[in-house]
Amino acid sequence: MVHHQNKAIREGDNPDLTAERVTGTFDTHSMAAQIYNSEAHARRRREITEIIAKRPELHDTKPFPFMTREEKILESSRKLTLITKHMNEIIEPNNSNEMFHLNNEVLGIEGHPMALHGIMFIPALTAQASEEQQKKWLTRAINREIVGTYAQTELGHGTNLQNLETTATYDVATQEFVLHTPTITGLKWWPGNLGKSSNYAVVVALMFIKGKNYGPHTFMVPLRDEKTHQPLKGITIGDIGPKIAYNVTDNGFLGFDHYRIPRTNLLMRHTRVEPDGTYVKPPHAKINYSAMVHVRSHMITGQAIMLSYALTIATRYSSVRRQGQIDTTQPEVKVLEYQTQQHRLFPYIARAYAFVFAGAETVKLYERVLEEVATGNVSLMADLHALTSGLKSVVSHYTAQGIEQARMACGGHGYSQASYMSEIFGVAVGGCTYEGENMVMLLQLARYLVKSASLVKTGQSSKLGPLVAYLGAKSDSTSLIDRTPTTGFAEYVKTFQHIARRQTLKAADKFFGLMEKGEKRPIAWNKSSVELNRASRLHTRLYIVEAFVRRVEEVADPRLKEVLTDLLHLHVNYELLDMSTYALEDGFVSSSQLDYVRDQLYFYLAKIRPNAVSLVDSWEFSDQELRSVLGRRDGHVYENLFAWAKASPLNKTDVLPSVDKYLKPLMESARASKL
Ligand SMILES: CCCCC/C=C/C(=O)SCCNC(=O)CCNC(=O)[C@H](O)C(C)(C)COP(=O)(O)OP(=O)(O)OC[C@H]1O[C@@H](n2cnc3c(N)ncnc32)[C@H](O)[C@@H]1OP(=O)(O)O
Ligand SMILES: Cc1cc2nc3c(=O)[nH]c(=O)nc-3n(C[C@H](O)[C@H](O)[C@H](O)COP(=O)(O)OP(=O)(O)OC[C@H]3O[C@@H](n4cnc5c(N)ncnc54)[C@H](O)[C@@H]3O)c2cc1C
Repeated sequence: MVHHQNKAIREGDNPDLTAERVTGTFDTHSMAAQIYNSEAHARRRREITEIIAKRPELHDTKPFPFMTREEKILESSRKLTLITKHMNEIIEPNNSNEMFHLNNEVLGIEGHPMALHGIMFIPALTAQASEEQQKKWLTRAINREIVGTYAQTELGHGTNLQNLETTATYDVATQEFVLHTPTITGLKWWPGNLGKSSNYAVVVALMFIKGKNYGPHTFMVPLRDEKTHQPLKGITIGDIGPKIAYNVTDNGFLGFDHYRIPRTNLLMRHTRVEPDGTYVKPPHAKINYSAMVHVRSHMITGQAIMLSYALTIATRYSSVRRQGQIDTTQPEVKVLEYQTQQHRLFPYIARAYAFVFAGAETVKLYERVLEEVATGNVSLMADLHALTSGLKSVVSHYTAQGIEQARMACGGHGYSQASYMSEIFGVAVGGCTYEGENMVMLLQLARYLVKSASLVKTGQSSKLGPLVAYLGAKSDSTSLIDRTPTTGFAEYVKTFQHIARRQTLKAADKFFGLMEKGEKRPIAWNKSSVELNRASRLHTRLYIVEAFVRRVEEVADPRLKEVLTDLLHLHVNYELLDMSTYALEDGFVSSSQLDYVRDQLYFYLAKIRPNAVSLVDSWEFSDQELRSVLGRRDGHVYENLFAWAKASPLNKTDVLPSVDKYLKPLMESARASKL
């Protein structure tokens, strides 16, 4: 028996796909260990997939696109109940990575009735509730005795938290907070699973004590009766209706009518209100934004996974789809042979790897900050906020673009829901908006960059943190790409640093210059904001490249190192071409150097070609997780597309009631009027 490097090979698969796998030069299990950041976790993912494969009750009863929203919610609740009951047989207790994989396999990406419970409710209680409060609520939440969400955004305000309208006014006499929604625009709007599923929420409201506004604070709020699930008195609640995607999650609305909760329902790990109304300040003004930072830190990996879903589908399909000839004397080629197809897909494969490596670093930093904050050290909060603000914006933006490219790379069949591309796109693109609209979050990073630029300008570069130390370094006069005998990644990194530094200092100059000319700070900020956001993007893209370089340097297995080095070459050349305006405008890179970069790009497209399928197989998504006829592991696309179409609800009968009711009479009357 031949042992192939690609572990996805099975007998009976589409031979065109098998041929791709045979050319793979590295072990896909070992690559999975890189992607999932540990050999143990990659193995556990496979074991969980196998357990699920053997339990038909955990499989979809029919393809998601054939279900109504109500059916999907029912089906998802059925499976959620089963995985809750059998969780300890499938995953290690309280292992969030394993839970994430279990959810993706069994429940899928369209959400489920407890999505926000795990993503935000439990993290908010973990980070913001006092020990005593955790004893009361966290254990019950973890045991799923109660279901909760995170209710912050309102109909009128999502970004600007200082202007939320929901108030929590302290009543010293009863030692209660009175929650109130004064207007329609003050209704909570968007929180996931608020609509129909949750009976509790961590609610963000402006806290008033003795007439003074203390700004947004978080409160644990019961919403529905624990036994009957009926809304409690004083609560108006419901679902906000269907969205572009993510429709198994019941995003909801919520209004309070002078609704009272005990004083002790203010989450009091870092902030306190004493019975007499005395306010005890937290160690950092934004400490209660931790649930958002939690999601921003973890969504980088989540977005990389969704991008890789789409790329797995498109790359596998491009290996079985034959259309047209390159040499007219030869048979039709796999569409993956076209350079345009490779150029559409491979740079995004490289980006997906870059994102997952950057995501792993971000989670590490998040966990460190969480531990430090628990001991009262808040010194890294600003760095984490800046990093995650930039990464969530850049990664979600390119993820959405990449998924759309992957869909188009599948031609007509990419437009069918059998590809599952539209759902993957719809869910992923939500990441550009939720957890802080991308432009707004780039501007948060820009604040950090402008402060750093100001240190550089005032000769205090030694005070720069490690993420921005390059801003204080001196640049070469021109890029050394193609100017040294062995151009390596260092020349590219220096070029990206030069571009990001120049744009940051330029944008900061513009901002400071406007103020010097007499503009008020917020006006100067607004007038500089496009340039500032450009700086934020370039800074973040530099960080992503550096994270990729760091990872490749760590890899010991020579076969993995070689292919990851190829991907990194592709990445740096593609990125540099994509931002070439910045490189050219001050002559740091010349047009002849860009020609070199282009040649390198085409070289690496061709070099990666034999490994393309193995690179996407390495993410080890099962068919159940991908939910795509085009992306099937076995490559048997056409017969299954036909079977899928035949299963369409419209094909249950030959003649639809709409035909009987309207089309037949219409045609009959048209025929009659002709007589
Ligand atoms: C799988 C699908 C799941 C989907 C789940 C989705 C859930 C959600 O979407 S939940 C709702 C998420 N909502 C948001 O993300 C709202 C976005 N807005 C904000 O985060 C904030 O309003 C803001 C950061 C844009 C501004 O906050 P504000 O309090 O008004 O800030 P100030 O202007 O007073 O101060 C800015 C100052 O604060 C620093 N800062 C802000 N956030 C943090 C933080 N988390 N950690 C540390 N520091 C923070 C910021 O850096 C500024 O510092 P300086 O420049 O030094 O002043
Ligand atoms: C799928 C999904 C799930 C969600 N889940 C939750 C949840 O569970 N809980 C929850 O509380 N919320 C949730 N939200 C809400 C989400 O967090 C907000 O929609 C998001 O933070 C954006 O706020 P907004 O809708 O007010 O956008 P707006 O701020 O109204 O944005 C509109 C436009 O204005 C621009 N803009 C706004 N302010 C500025 C500024 N200061 N400078 C420059 N430009 C600006 C934006 O860039 C954007 O182009 C969810 C949203 C989605 C789509």
